[in-house]
Amino acid sequence: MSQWQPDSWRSKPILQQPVYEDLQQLQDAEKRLSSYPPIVFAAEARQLFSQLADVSQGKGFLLQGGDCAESFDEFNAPKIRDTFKVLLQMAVVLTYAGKCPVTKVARMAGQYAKPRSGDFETIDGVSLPSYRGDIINSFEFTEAARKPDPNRMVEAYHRASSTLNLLRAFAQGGLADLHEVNRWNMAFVENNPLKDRYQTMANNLHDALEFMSVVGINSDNHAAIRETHLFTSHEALLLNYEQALTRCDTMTGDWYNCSAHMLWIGERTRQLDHAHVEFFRGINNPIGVKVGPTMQEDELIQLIDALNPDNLPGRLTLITRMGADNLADNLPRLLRRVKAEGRHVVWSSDPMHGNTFKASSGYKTRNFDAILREIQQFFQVHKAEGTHAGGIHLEMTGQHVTECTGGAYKISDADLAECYQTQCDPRLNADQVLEMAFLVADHLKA
Ligand SMILES: O=C[C@H](O)[C@H](O)COP(=O)(O)O
Ligand SMILES: C=C(OP(=O)(O)O)C(=O)O
Repeated sequence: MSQWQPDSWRSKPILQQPVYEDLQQLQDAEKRLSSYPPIVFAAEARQLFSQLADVSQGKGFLLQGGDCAESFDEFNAPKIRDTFKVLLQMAVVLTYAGKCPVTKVARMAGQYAKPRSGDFETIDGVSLPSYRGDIINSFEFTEAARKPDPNRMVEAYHRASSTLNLLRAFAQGGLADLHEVNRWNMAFVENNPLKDRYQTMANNLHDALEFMSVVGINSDNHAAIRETHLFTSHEALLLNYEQALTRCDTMTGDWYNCSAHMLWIGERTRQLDHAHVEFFRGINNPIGVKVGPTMQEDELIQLIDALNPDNLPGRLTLITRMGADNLADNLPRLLRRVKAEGRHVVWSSDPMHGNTFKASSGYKTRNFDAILREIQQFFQVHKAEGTHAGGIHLEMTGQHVTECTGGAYKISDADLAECYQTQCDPRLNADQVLEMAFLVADHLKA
């Protein structure tokens, strides 16, 4: 195998990339980014690596979630805060139910690039290049807006840095206090139409915290009650940006992609001999790869070996996104083979991407029950195969959007128009995602 360099991906075939008109502008933007400070610190990525090593051995659970695509326009503190809060609420429920540590990884602070099914979008007979995420072009349907602009990479860097800055402040500065999180959960249950279903667990959790307080374990004397760790992640699709933020760690001499703690390769760009696999094999972060229903067993083992040749636990998370109707036919054969070959991976379920459809109203949507069904099957199949259902990966938001149908509030096709804000795929809203956490908690408990 040829020697890896941060730019060795450039000699390989690559999919899902923009075509920039002005190459000088592109080079200038890359040069500027290469000179900027890293967004995350390599030692933090190692910390996540070690937590994921525990998850791969059945001693933890991975909760990964956030926007489908972060938006430059919707870049504000309440939005960041609300997603942060919901992630924490879910994590507390899952920790309590699973009686195991939950590693929290946000799809935030860099989730700006989107792979698309088609290169063009046509509206009323007008065809323009598809929207590929705010790091590349703009959502607005005009020729100028859809033109890829390399300066957007620099803009994305600044927004990712500010987002992470605020997330760190929330995590360490008091907002993540377990008593606060518990209060939000109690309020969620109190107001939910399916209150009776969730009340017992919420009460138990509340009692556990009260008990700890009484015996003297509280926010004043225990950092674990007062603070939390939240890692960041995104699909490392736009390799010009990712390369510019890839740095040699002075402590270890190893290469890390310092644009986020964890990066993943999407389902559309995971070809063995292509640029993304080449780039990912050389960075030392914990990484993920999406696995759809067409993945073959041999292909998966080859991919695992290319990305994790030393078989290090925690290095590789396989994020399955099969679709509720395909999972039972396809996940068991992959689990069996990976187990038989002794490869260490975290198995996580993305129940979103295999369950997307167009509603009669014309909106792209996903149904709560199908999402839940995929997660339930994920747990069942792992149980049957004796492997660890290690995590979930959700497209979600802390806002009260109407993008996915179903849930306790029974969002219907007709309701989608009310608050459909996503720039790409439909996300679970704050209520739906918390409900999902309570329901997943039942499986973790079992
Ligand atoms: O989030 C994933 C992909 O970017 C998305 O599903 C592609 O959507 P499209 O089929 O509308 O291009
Ligand atoms: C594009 C995504 O998923 P997939 O690669 O699984 O389609 C995503 O998670 O944003």
